[in-house]
Amino acid sequence: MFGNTMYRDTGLKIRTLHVRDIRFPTSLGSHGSDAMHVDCNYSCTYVIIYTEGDVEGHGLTFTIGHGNEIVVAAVKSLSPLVVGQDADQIFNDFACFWRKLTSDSQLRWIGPEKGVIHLATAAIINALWDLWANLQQKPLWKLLVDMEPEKLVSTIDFRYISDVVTKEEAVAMLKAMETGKEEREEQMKRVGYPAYTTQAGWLGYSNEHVKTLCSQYLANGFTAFKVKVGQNLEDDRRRCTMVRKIIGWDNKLMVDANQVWDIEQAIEWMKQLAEFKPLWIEEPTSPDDILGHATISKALKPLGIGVATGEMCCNRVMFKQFLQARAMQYCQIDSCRIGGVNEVLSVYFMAKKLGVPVCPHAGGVGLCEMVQHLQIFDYICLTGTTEGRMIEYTNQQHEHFENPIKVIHAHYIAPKMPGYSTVMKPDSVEAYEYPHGSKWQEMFAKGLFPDPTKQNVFVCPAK
Ligand SMILES: C[C@H](O)[C@@H](O)CC(=O)C(=O)O
Ligand SMILES: [Mg+2]
Repeated sequence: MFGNTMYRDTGLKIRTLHVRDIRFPTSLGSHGSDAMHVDCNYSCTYVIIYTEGDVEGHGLTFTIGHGNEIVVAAVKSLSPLVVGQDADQIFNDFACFWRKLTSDSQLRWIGPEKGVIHLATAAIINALWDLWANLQQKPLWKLLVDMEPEKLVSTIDFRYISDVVTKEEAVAMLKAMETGKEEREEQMKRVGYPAYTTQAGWLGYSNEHVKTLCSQYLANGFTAFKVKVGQNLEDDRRRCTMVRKIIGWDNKLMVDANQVWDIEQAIEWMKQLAEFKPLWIEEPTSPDDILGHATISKALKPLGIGVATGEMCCNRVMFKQFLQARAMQYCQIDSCRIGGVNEVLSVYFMAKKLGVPVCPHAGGVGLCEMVQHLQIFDYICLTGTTEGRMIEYTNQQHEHFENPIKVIHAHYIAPKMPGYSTVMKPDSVEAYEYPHGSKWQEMFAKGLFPDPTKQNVFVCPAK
């Protein structure tokens, strides 16, 4: 019992953890392409936690192809810390468990709290949140919304961030927003949370395709469009002209360079794109360069262009400094890049404290499915506004999920089904498991991709 909320004492042990290497051949259609990542195969490391009961937890982390096998291996290395644990003990002191998982005295050396090991942490932690939401028979956003503030905050490890936000401040933020929660929840169920689309702007798409998609998304009610830039200035100018012609000047345009520039180059390039009135430039330079982003932010402010970043920001400490240094005007949390829901929540609290709107990154393979829960929680419990905020939308792999997103008139409608919307369809898992799945076998046979089992490279063994 916590406050007036019952937390079922499940007594459930985690029996086993399975991990699968799932990949989709998105490079064949240039989906997801940008100036830095020209041939991505949207993928995920997919974790299923089995308990001694019949309730499961499904979680994932996103990658873009090669290297997914390394994340799978990292999940396997972390799994002894999870298997055999009591689920209710984890949820009774989730911050403590989160710290155990990220602080193993040997494994942490290959992080700490960054890179492959942190992606693997995210997959496991996301599966645990799915399990918790399933046990409570609630969608994850509702699990968060219904928690007592103290309980919710108890899931966060405040180590390294208490100079910016403390547990007590986080609790106070939630309590201050209690009035109006019911109305806001109704709003999320009925109208939903505003979305913008990136699907019309992948760099590898032909001009004709971009035009067609812009018109389609416009007709479906989208008012904000993101396009990829950064490979060639003349092409960028041509593409922005073309997109502006279709979407007009009342709608929003954002541009994303995916880290290709140096600082001065970013500033100069963006001066050349300023006439297209982009709301933000996303990832102009290295995702680790906090002061570089601050310099770019300062230089572009007079042009009315903000800086957005976060999809490759590796942990809460980096987010803290980006926010402190006024280096991001839009905070793009990603549900899988940092250590799952617990750490993402800490970023929401810091962003609220420092007055920066969160606009989550959401590409393929379940990212949209997950971030909708987090942003809906933010609206209902933390900020109470959608002003200056949107969730990214891409039309990628939703058909492979049991409970895909529902986007109506460019708004994410609050999901109803229990869990974190992370369960993949068994047929999809079978077909797209790399490299042994039936779809991959077909593609190897057709010569669309080299078969890695016939080369001298590491692949995940057949299950
Ligand atoms: C490689 C990914 O598709 C990347 O381009 C996604 C991204 O930057 C975004 O959605 O934003
Ligand atoms: Mg991006």
